[in-house]
Amino acid sequence: MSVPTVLVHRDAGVLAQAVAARLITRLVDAQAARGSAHLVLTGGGMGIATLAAVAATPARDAVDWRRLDIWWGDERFLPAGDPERNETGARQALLDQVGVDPARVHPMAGPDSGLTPEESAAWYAEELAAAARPEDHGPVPSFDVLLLGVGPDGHVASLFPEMPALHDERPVTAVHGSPKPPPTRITLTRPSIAAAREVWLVAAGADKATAVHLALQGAGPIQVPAAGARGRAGTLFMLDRAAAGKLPASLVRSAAR
Ligand SMILES: O=C1O[C@H](COP(=O)(O)O)[C@@H](O)[C@H](O)[C@H]1O
Repeated sequence: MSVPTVLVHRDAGVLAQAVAARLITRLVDAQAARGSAHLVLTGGGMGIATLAAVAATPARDAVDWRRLDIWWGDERFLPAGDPERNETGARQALLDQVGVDPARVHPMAGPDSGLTPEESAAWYAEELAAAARPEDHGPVPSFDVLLLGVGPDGHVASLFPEMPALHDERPVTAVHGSPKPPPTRITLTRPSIAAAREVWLVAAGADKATAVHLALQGAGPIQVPAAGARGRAGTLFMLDRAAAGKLPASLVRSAAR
């Protein structure tokens, strides 16, 4: 498990551009090294702003979008096309504008699939297992980059503080009674997040400052799920100044101010 690096940018707009630039570079590197790449998307304000920033830069053409598998870290259990689905936001912000291979875009199934939330989670786990190679040594691919937003309560994906999903050992699970609407969701679990090469937590705004502080200053992963989200090779906290507002200066290693 990697020790987090903290990068702080001036505001949410600059942060989105910085994450987008880093993401493009990382995907190009992964495709050069392994032929293709696995990316896990997040929803939320910064998650979608980052994808819009990728779409807006000509550098996006450096990525071979057809050699990229796109997954989601979590999804609201709503029908396809619902504006509240993380998938809908991602398609509008980026995926509809670049030449992704539709067969390599892997949305989580909603109620219109006819599956229950539990069946949807099990089906997604099967999809992940089918994409995992022997060298991944586990039930999910070694995601090159797994993006996570951070909620004001410290949640990541749909892993909310103190909820049963945090103890689930399966790769994917259903969430009922989420404190943030909608109440029913599907989420990768802690072991699946930990299988990623790199985990990038992206947060902007003063309402995230306490959660970010706790996540980096020794809180437990059940109380503050962001505290437990760590990649195998690297963990980045990419923040704007407001979200970093409660961190000691010693923790912020480098920043584009
Ligand atoms: O509901 C969710 O919230 C988090 C954080 O969203 P934000 O708007 O507060 O940044 C997001 O990461 C997650 O994917 C989403 O389902």
